[in-house]
Amino acid sequence: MNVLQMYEPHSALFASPMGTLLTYGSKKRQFFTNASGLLAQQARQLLRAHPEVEYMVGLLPFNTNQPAQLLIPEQAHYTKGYSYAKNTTYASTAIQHIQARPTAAVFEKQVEQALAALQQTPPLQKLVMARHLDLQLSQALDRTALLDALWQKNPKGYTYAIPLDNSTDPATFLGASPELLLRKQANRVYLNPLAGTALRDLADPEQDQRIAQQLQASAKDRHEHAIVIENILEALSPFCDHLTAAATPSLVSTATLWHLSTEIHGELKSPYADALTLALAVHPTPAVCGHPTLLARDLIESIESEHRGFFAGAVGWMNQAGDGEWAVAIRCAHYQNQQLRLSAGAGIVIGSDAQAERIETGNKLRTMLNALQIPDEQIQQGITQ
Ligand SMILES: C=C(O[C@@H]1C=C(C(=O)O)C=C[C@H]1O)C(=O)O
Repeated sequence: MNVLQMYEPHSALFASPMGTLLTYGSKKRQFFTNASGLLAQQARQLLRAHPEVEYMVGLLPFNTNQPAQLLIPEQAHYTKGYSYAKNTTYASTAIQHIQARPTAAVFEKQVEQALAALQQTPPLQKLVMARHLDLQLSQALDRTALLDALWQKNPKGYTYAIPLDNSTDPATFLGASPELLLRKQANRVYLNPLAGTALRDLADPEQDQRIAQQLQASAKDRHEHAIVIENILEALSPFCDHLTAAATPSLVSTATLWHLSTEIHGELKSPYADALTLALAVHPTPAVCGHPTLLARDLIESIESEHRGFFAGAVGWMNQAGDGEWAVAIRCAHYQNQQLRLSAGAGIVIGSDAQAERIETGNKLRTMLNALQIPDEQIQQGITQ
């Protein structure tokens, strides 16, 4: 099945190496916060009220005190296995205007503020700072072309598009995340957090390998990564009989970046918690927030000048059995009315350098900028603005 040929602007798409979910229409679209801790229960009720539909699609915001979107589609089709088939020859997206929010200079100041908070606030060990690029398009977004490019350039990742309303050119949250938040199937849960990043050198394979080895040997990146793994194991252990994580991180690559990665496997305690309950227990991980979580989230919201919305949230699905797959909502764009907001963050620990972190966010923004086929000068101008 060529999934993208069947995709339309009101479809939700969630493609992973395990399988692809494609939906049509919306029977019920609800926005609930998790402020009272009831979101997973509300999702289960919604599924139970629509037994004729097997899947619910979900989009969690970074801060789950803000509303998450739960969508019961009219129809849902799940195809097992990897299902990408090249669809369109995509043209570049004409951009009228690019605006960095905040600018590179202000972002570096915010990283300095984060570093000061890390020095002054003893329990605080890590803060992820984010920035955004606002793109004004000349016409409505060609979602199929963008998804085709994202999927083609990121074949090992999680390509997604979630419509946010029923209008003719619906607001849409879309992207290609390299990071699985969790997959839950029957009594098994699998997570694959990433943290620690280096820019690849695609022109020189030997240098590219050296960069990867340096990343694996970097004490700063190993520390940043270890915080994520410890935090996830702690959050998940009440739900599990067995929980194991590789002792040392391995390397994974995207089209442009190296990341440190750890695979975590768990066997759930009976009765098994559902996929959304588990996702909410670990989200936001210190890969996108910091540690300790709530202190980091408050500081992020006081230092960052923009709301993150669904960026650094989670995107995925849950079925009637409570199984599901959720990715960390990064390498993404929020589209609305010919405007695209691209977002990226970088983990700050004591020893981080503000300029290097700003450059890292620029490298992460390239996933979307490259897929949009924006000319390189315009990309440079946008990410250094
Ligand atoms: C926050 C982002 O990425 C996360 C942060 C990383 C890091 O700080 O090294 C690496 C991968 C992701 O977990 C992003 O892409 O915006």
